[in-house]
Amino acid sequence: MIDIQLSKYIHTSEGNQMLTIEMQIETGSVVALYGSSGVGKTTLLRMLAGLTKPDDGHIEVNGQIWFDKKKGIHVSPQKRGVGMVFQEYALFPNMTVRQNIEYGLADHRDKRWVDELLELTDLTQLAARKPGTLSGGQQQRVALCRTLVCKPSLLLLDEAFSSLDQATRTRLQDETLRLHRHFSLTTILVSHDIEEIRKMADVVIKIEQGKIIKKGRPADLLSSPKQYHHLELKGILTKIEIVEGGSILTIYASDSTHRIFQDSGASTLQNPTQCKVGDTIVITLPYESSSVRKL
Ligand SMILES: Nc1ncnc2c1ncn2[C@@H]1O[C@H](COP(=O)(O)OP(=O)(O)OP(=O)(O)O)[C@@H](O)[C@H]1O
Repeated sequence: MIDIQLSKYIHTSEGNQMLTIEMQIETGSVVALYGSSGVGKTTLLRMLAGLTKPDDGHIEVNGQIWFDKKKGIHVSPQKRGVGMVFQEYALFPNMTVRQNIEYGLADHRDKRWVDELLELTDLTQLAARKPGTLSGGQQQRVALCRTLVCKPSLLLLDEAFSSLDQATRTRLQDETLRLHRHFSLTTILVSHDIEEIRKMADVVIKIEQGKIIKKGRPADLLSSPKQYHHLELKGILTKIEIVEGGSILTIYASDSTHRIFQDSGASTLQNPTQCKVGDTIVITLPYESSSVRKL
């Protein structure tokens, strides 16, 4: 069990705000965080990783105290066993795939473990290549490997798949779930992608105005479009129908099809001709005030 009770004064674009987070996470689960931009999701992940110091509170992970303001405990990031993957892959461009992954190893002699990870993530054939010669999805797999090489117990994914196209994202989500189970990880992901949350998370948490305002199973919490604020739907545009007053876009995202009406007056689809069937697009929700952009 992970017990988190934290507060941190953050400087947001709307002024200073107290971020107060109280939650318990079951070991082995996948928890998704969402909420409007700047609400403090990344700050929360950074506090869990030990990269940002909370003002108050405590973090206890499976009986080990990582942070306790009153007791003056602040375990260093290196000793926490946390792996964090960001949207930007942040790989070393002059190192090979293998060297990038080995960089995270405490014991550089443990080459067999690197081989196993390369194998598990289907990167063996690319081990001698430099990141610049790889696709975005392949680079993100290297970043995932580099994080897993130090055998973290807690995996933090900060919009890690959001810049990838639909097919690559789906594959990375599947692989990450497989690795999550294989290594018995506890995973916290920040995501705005409704299908990603539905597919990956056991629990979904919404943060607004400095605190948790909703917590539940994705199936319960994201059952109605009314609850989709601050979420996005990413998928492949499979059909564009021009109708009176606008157009209906059909999007295939993960395992479901969505039809979204775009009012031609309110539409922020800047140049409809830029979007064509087959493109990966992002729709910000709710449907009634959605905007569309090409990924
Ligand atoms: N160490 C810090 N001390 C005080 N304020 C901070 C600190 N780190 C970040 N902030 C501020 O906290 C606010 C929340 O930032 P954060 O990146 O956590 O938001 P977010 O919810 O992840 O947003 P987004 O969805 O846009 O990535 C920002 O305005 C940021 O400037």
